[in-house]
Amino acid sequence: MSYIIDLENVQKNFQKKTALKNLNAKVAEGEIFGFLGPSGAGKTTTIKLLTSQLLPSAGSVKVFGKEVYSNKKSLYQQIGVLSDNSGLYDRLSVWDNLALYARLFEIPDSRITEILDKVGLTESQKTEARKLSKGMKQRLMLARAVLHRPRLLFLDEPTAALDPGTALEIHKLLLKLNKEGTTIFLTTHNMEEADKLCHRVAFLNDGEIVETGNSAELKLKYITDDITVILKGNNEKIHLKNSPETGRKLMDWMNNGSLLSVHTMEPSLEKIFLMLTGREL
Ligand SMILES: Nc1ncnc2c1ncn2[C@@H]1O[C@H](COP(=O)(O)OP(=O)(O)OP(=O)(O)O)[C@@H](O)[C@H]1O
Repeated sequence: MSYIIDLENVQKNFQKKTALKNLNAKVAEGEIFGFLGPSGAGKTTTIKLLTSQLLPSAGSVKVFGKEVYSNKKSLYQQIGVLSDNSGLYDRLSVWDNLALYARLFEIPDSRITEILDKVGLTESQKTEARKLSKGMKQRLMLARAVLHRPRLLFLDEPTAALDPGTALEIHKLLLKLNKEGTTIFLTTHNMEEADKLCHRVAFLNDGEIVETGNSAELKLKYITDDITVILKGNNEKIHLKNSPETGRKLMDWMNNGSLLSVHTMEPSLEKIFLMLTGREL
């Protein structure tokens, strides 16, 4: 199988600091891949390596099957990047912010019209970027990142500073782009976001990947045999260990008709990260 992203034994040192220790990850075309980790784990550094903004200290960083550094030109034509430093021109209108970029890639105006419609900014096309709300700015940056129809989109914390409603709008746009064939690599420390959007996730801790997989599969892998019980007339959840004593209690509740529901304890991605690293996200 050929991979659109292939990181092999990647290490990145900044003077004395080792930001990435021995990173191995592969992303297939069409996936939404989430790179999850707390602040300082090395998420942004990884995106910078993958987009040729940094050189690795050791290892191989391949995108579209080629080392990124030897293929910058063709790389930039096929990737889009959205990060918090992708500054907009504040005094330019929404349209002109995109037009400036469109000239670089020789993209026709019809594509600007199309993308404005897609991100819901058609009516604001004459508005100066500085007058946009945070969510609108993010949608404009996303429009700019995908204007040239990249095969692969990198998003560094795409919804970090947004309220839940606005984050939802961005999620919908990302799912739409992915349905149309765009592979997405995103970093986040929002586990709900990862759960909802990503086909697979990798947990990054202190410059190392500690686990990779599909979110549902990971939850099954780390499921405990504890259970949660809810009794009739009482909405409180009772957590119980799997034991003969619990079995007896369940039988009693069933016999006297007070048992409403029994649930297995599927851990959240946050919990799994905590189990693996002892750290919270
Ligand atoms: N240019 C640099 N010079 C020195 N150290 C750096 C540099 N860039 C990153 N680092 C260090 O490398 C480590 C990883 O940083 P990185 O920005 O990749 O983390 P992150 O997971 O993206 O964190 P956040 O979620 O806070 O953005 C951190 O300890 C950071 O201080």
